[in-house]
Amino acid sequence: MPNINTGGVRAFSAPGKALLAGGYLVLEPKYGSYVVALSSRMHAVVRRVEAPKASPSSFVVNVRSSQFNGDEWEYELEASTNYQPIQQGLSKNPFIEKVLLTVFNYFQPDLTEQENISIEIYSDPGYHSQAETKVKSNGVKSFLFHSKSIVDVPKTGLGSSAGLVTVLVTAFISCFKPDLDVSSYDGMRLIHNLAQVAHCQAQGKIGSGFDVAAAVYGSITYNRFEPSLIEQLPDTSSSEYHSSLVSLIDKTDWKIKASRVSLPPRLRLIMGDVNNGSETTKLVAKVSEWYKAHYPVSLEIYNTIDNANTRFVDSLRELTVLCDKDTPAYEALIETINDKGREVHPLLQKIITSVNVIRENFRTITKQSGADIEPEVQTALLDAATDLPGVLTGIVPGAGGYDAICLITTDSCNIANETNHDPAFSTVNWLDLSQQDLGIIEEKPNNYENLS
Ligand SMILES: Nc1ncnc2c1ncn2[C@@H]1O[C@H](COP(=O)(O)OP(=O)(O)OP(=O)(O)O)[C@@H](O)[C@H]1O
Ligand SMILES: C[C@@](O)(CCOP(=O)(O)O)CC(=O)O
Repeated sequence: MPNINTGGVRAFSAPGKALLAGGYLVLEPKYGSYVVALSSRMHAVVRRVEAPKASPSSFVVNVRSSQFNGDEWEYELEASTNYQPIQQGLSKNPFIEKVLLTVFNYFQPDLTEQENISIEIYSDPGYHSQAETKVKSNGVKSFLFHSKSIVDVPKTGLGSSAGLVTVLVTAFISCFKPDLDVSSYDGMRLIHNLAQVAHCQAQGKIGSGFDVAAAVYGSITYNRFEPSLIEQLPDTSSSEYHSSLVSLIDKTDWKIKASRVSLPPRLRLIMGDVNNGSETTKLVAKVSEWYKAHYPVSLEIYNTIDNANTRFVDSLRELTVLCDKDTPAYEALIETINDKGREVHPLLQKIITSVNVIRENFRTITKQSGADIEPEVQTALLDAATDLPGVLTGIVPGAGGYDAICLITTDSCNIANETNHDPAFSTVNWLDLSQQDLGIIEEKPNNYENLS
């Protein structure tokens, strides 16, 4: 799609994510995962600022996130220091900093010829707790305005930093490569590779990158890149940094697998936010210790989970094929989910049993490792939820823990009504979200004007 450039202003958005299958295993390239892109999106509106510069060589980037009590970050950059962003003022944001460092080192722009850049970030409501917020809308888009800064607002775990890094990388690329087409293979590959580097640098660790991949490619089955690709980069202050980065971004086969998927028709993803009590890094460390201490039984457990993950993904695909081939039979099958008394179709049974195998094995790891992947409270919630009419199956997404549960339901299931008066669900806040196919997209800049 050509760019929707209005008077030099461009806008982009990238989705949040839920990892339905492949938690922990996805850290190894050989294991596949199933990531759903969500309708909660991170947005960036980017413009050149024509204000006169302090000196021809001074170059300023300003990023605002007005929704979070007017948060704002400003940086000065210079080519002579390998574009190390110099923070102006007190506010720190490692994600913005590493995006600047990565994209500017990749393009090596002549800053004396560049006008300053200003970016406004907007984030959809699903990413953060909605307490103490005020809605601002312009009839096209609505955003929640918080009374606190971004670092003080609890997050729901949908991957706000991956979404932020992805839209920011895209916004800066659009400044240096105005023909950027975010729906093209090359455009997405460039955004993906730069965003993975910046995200790993900001986090100070190399995760599987499924969140960045979903922000770029949308709902996908995903196998990760080898972490050594990023580990091998020289220090960012080194004179070889630019050439190594360009070689990694443009000339290296990352061997990731990202194939678009979509939930079968008439099925929906529901996310229930429970609280924000789990720390992924600690969980990952405990599971990795357990894996080493229990080898080779741990390998068998991983392979059992992997088989179940594959069966889960295959049966979702088979459901879509059935819907295309025999719509009346498919409609009847969906009704059996709404009417729990009726006989379960073998394809649905395959989904239910594969998820049960995944859950059972994660409960074993939970017991043996001390990492609360599916703790008892979550087991009780998932068991109660999957008994409800209209609910096909449910799982703890991502690293698990106490954060959230994910359900796959029919499109006629009203989960909020079903659970409204049930004390078993008193801790759950059902998020207003849906599965989305697309990752990064270009938006119309005027859709963000006049929010009030
Ligand atoms: N709207 C925003 N504006 C500016 N910075 C943001 C915004 N949203 C997220 N960030 C940055 O990302 C950080 C949160 O990233 P973090 O990786 O901890 O959470 P997450 O990506 O939402 O969750 P998870 O990784 O558990 O899915 C914030 O502290 C802030 O630096
Ligand atoms: C445990 C892990 O596989 C998934 C973490 O997912 P989340 O941040 O809980 O959505 C770690 C990773 O993939 O980087």
